[in-house]
Amino acid sequence: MSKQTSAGRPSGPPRRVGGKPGRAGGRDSSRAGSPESRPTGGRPTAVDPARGVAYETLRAVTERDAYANLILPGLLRRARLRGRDAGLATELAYGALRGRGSYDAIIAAGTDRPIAEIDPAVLDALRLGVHQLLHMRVPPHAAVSTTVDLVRSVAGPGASRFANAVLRRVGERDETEWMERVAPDASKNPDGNLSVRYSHPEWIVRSLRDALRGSGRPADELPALLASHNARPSVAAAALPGLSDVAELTDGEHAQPGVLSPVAAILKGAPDDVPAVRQGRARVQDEGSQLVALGAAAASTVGPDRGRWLDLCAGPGGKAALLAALLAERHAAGLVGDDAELVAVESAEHRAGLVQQSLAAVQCAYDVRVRDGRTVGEAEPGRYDRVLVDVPCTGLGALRRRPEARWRRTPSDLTSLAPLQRELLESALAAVRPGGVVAYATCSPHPAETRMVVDDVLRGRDDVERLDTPAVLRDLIGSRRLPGTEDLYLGDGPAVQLWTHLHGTDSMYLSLLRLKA
Ligand SMILES: C[S@@+](CC[C@H](N)C(=O)[O-])C[C@H]1O[C@@H](n2cnc3c(N)ncnc32)[C@H](O)[C@@H]1O
Repeated sequence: MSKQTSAGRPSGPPRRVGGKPGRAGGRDSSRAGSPESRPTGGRPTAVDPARGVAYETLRAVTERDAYANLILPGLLRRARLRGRDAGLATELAYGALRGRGSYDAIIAAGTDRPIAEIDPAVLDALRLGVHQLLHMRVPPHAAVSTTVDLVRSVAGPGASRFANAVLRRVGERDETEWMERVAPDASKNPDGNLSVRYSHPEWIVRSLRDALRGSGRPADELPALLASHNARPSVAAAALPGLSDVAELTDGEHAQPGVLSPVAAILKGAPDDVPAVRQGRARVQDEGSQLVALGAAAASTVGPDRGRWLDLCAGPGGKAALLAALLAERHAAGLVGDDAELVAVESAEHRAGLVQQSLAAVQCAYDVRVRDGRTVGEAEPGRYDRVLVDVPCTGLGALRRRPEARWRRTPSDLTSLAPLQRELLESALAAVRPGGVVAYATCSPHPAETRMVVDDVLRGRDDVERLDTPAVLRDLIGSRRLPGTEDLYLGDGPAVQLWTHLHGTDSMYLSLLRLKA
C-alpha cells in the first residue's frame, strides 16, 4: 500500500515511537482490551471531531453492517466537518477499513491475545491508530495519544493502557518491516503472503488472479491490481450531455479534465462545491461506468434507433442519468421521435427512488418502474432499441470505493449470483427488437460473472452477434490516455475488461451484443 499524506497534517516520514515496551497485552492489559472487561462502544468524547467521525464510521460498519460511503456523509454533516477536516476523517475511516487485514495481523503480533478476543470497540480504535502510525504522516506521538484517549473515552482506563502498549509496539517498525515479520512466507504460501501484504481476503486474491488470467492478462500483475484497491481513488464526475460539459466543470479551481471518458472531469474538492453537480447537471461517477453507458448508447443498431431505451437494473441511477441525457440530446437533434423514452427498471423500491432523483434534471421522457427485471422480456418482447443490463454482482471491480466490501463478500457470492445474472441477460435479449443492442455490464472482472454468463446465455443461440466492444470504446476514448501510457489496452474483444491498475477506472466489464435483424 502506498503512503498517503493526510490533509492538514504535518508532513515528513513517520518516526518510531520511542522506548521499547515489553510485549504488549501481557495478562492484565490484554484483559483490559477484552470484551468482558467492561461495557464499551459509547460515542467518543475525548478526541478531535475528525477522529471521532472516523471511529463512529468503523463502529457502524463493524456493529451494524453499515456501508461506509452511506454513513460517513451524515456523520460529517452532523460534526460540521468540511474541507481538510472532512478529508482527514474520510482518509482515516477508509484507510483503516481497507487496511484491516494487514493491520489486524500487525496488532495480533503485538499482543498475547487472538484478535477475536479483543473488544471490537477497542480493536476498531487500534486499527485507526495503526493506520495513522504506518500509513499517514501523523506524528507517532499524536497517533498514539489520540487513539489512547479515544479508547479511554469509550472503554475505560484499563483498555487505554492496553491500547497504549500495543501501539507503542507497532510504532517500533515501519510497514515494510512489519510485513516482513507478519506476512506468510511467499515461497510457501504466496496467496497468504499477498493477502496480508495487500489486505485482501485470500479467496479474493485467488479470484482476482483467475480474473486476470481469464481475460488474458499476466498473473504477475496481481500485486499491482491489489495495490490499486488500496489507493485513494480520484473522484470523477460525468457532465451530463446537453446540461453541462467538461469545459464548464473544469472552468476554475474545482476540477481537471478526466482521463478516458469524453464527458469526465476529475474533481479536486467536495463534489457539492461544483455548481453543476449541486444542480444535478453533472454526477459523480467513475469513468469506467461512464464508458459503459456511453458505449451502450454508441453501439450501432441495424435499422433506425427510435429511442426506446431500457435500463434493466437501474438503481441507483448513475448510468440511467447519462443514458437519459444522451437520449434527450438525440431528441433535440431530431434523431429520435417524440415517443423516445428511457424506461428504468429497478427491483428495490428505495433504489428506484434514487433513480428518480438522478433523472430529475434531465429533459427526456422517462419512466422509473419498480419491478423484477427478469419479467420484462416476457412482458414486452422486442420493444426496445437498446437495453443496458448492469447486473448485480460481487463488486470485485470496485473494491477501492467500497472499503468494507472485501470483508463482507464471501466466495459463494461469485456463483450464487450467476443464475440471476443469466436470467437478467435473457430478459434483456427478449426485450430488445431484432437489430437492437444489448449491453451486458458488471463491476466485477471475474469470469464467473462476466464472460461465462454471456457464453452460457448465448450457447446454442445463433440469433445474437457479439459486437466489437473495444472498437466502440476506442472511438469514444479517442486519443485520451492515462498519464504515462501511450497504448490503450482494451484487449482483443469481443468484450472489454477495464482494470483499475491499467486504466485507473473501476474494473468494469462490457459486452455489446446485437440481436440479428
Ligand atoms: C450494479 S447495480 C446497477 C447500477 C446502476 N446501473 C447505476 O449505474 O447506477 C445493480 C442493480 O440491480 C438491482 N437488481 C437486483 N436484482 C434485480 C432484478 N431482479 N431486477 C431489477 N433490478 C435488480 C439492484 O437492486 C441494483 O440496484
